[in-house]
Amino acid sequence: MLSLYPLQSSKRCAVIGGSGFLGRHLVEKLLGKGYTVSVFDIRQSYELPGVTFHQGDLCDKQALLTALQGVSLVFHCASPAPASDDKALFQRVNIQGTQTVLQACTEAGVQKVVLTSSASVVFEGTDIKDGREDLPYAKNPIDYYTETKIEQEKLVLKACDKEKGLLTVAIRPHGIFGPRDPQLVPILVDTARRGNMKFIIGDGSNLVDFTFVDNVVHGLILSAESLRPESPICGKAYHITNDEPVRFWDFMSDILVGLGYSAPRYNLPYTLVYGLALLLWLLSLLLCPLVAFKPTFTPMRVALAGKHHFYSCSRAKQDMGYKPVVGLKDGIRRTVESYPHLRHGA
Ligand SMILES: NC(=O)C1=CN([C@@H]2O[C@H](COP(=O)(O)OP(=O)(O)OC[C@H]3O[C@@H](n4cnc5c(N)ncnc54)[C@H](O)[C@@H]3O)[C@@H](O)[C@H]2O)C=CC1
Ligand SMILES: CC(C)=CCC[C@@H](C)[C@H]1CC[C@H]2C3=C(CC[C@]12C)[C@@]1(C)CCC(=O)C[C@@H]1CC3
Repeated sequence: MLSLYPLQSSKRCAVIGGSGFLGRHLVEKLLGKGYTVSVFDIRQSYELPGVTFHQGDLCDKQALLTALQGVSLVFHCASPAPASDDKALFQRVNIQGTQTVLQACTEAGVQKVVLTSSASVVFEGTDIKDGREDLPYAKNPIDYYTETKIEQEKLVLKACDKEKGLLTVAIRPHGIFGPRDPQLVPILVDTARRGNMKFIIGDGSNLVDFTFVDNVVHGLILSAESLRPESPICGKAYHITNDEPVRFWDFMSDILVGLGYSAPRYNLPYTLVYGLALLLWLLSLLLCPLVAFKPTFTPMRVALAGKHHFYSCSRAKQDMGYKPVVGLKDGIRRTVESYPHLRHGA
C-alpha cells in the first residue's frame, strides 16, 4: 500500500524542542529557507515572526496532535539536559515521550521524522577514533542520558515504514557549540572563574569532534530533504561533525584565551583524575539521603575530557552529499564573539 506517495512537497514542519539551543538555530534556518515552522516545547524562550509556538510536554499526545496538524515533516530535538542525571525523567521524555511522538506523527499523517540523536550512543568511556555508524551501541552507557538516547534512536529507526508512509532518519552530532549554547562555554567559563581550569587531564593529545551548530542544522535539513522512499538514508543513523577532529585541550584553550582567560597548563595523570571522580561519585550516591551534593568532576566528564572520541562522517558525505559549511576556526571565532558578557573582567 503506497497511500501517501509521492511525498507532498509541503514546506510545513514542526520542531519539537525548538526553544532549545540547537532547535532555535534550526528554526531560524528553516524560516530563511521558506519553511513554515511550528515549535513544540515545554517552554517558550523567544518569539519570531512566522513561528507558531505550542507549549506542551511531548509525552502529551493530544497536545502534540494539535501542533502537528497539516505538518508533513517533524524534527525531534527535545531532551532533558545531560547534566540533570535524573533517570526517571530521561526514561519518561526520551523513551516514552519519543514513542508518543511517533504515535502522534502516524495519527497526524506526518511523512518524515528527523531525530537528533547523539554520537555518544556508541561511547563507553574508552577511545573512539574515526568511529563509523556500524559501531555497536554502548553496552555500558556512561550515563542515563546516553542510555535513553540509545533506546530513543532504536525506536525512531525501527518506525521507518515505507508501506505506512512514515520515513525516519537519525542524525548523530557530537559536541555542538556556537552562539547561545547554554552548556559548553558557560561551564568552561564558570570553571575558569572558580580558578579550576589550570589542569590538563592526561597528556592533552586526545582528539575530539566539536561541531559548530550551523553544521548540525545543515545536516538535519539535508537529511530531511534527502529523505524519500527510494533514498538509502531511510531508517539509518548518520554522524554529523565538523570533520576536523581537534585536541580537546586545544579547543578548550582557544575558547578560554579568546575570552581573555588563561589556558590550562599542568598535566594530571588520567587514571588518577578518573579514580578521584569515581570516588566522589560513589560518595555522592552513599551520602545522598543526608546531603545533596553533585560533583562537577563526574567520571563521564573526565572520560570526555581525557579520551579520544571522534567520528567519521563519510556515510553522510556519500549518501546525502554532506560537507560542513563552517570551519572549526571560524566557528570558534563566531562563538567567542557571541559571549561578550562572559569575557574575563566583564
Ligand atoms: N548540545 C550537544 O552538544 C548535543 C546535543 N544533542 C542532542 O541535540 C538535541 C538538542 O540539544 P540542545 O539544543 O543542546 O539542548 P537544549 O536543552 O538546549 O534543548 C532541548 C529542548 O528540549 C525541550 N524539552 C525538554 N523536555 C521536553 C518535554 N518533555 N517536552 C517538550 N520539550 C522538552 C527543552 O525545553 C529544550 O528547549 C537533544 O536531543 C540532544 O540530545 C546531541 C549531541 C550533542
Ligand atoms: C565533544 C563533547 C561531547 C563535548 C562535551 C561537552 C561537555 C561535556 C564539556 C564542555 C566543557 C567541558 C569541561 C569539562 C568536562 C567536559 C565538558 C563539561 C571539565 C569539567 C573536565 C575537567 C576539568 O578540568 C574542567 C573541565 C571544564 C570543561
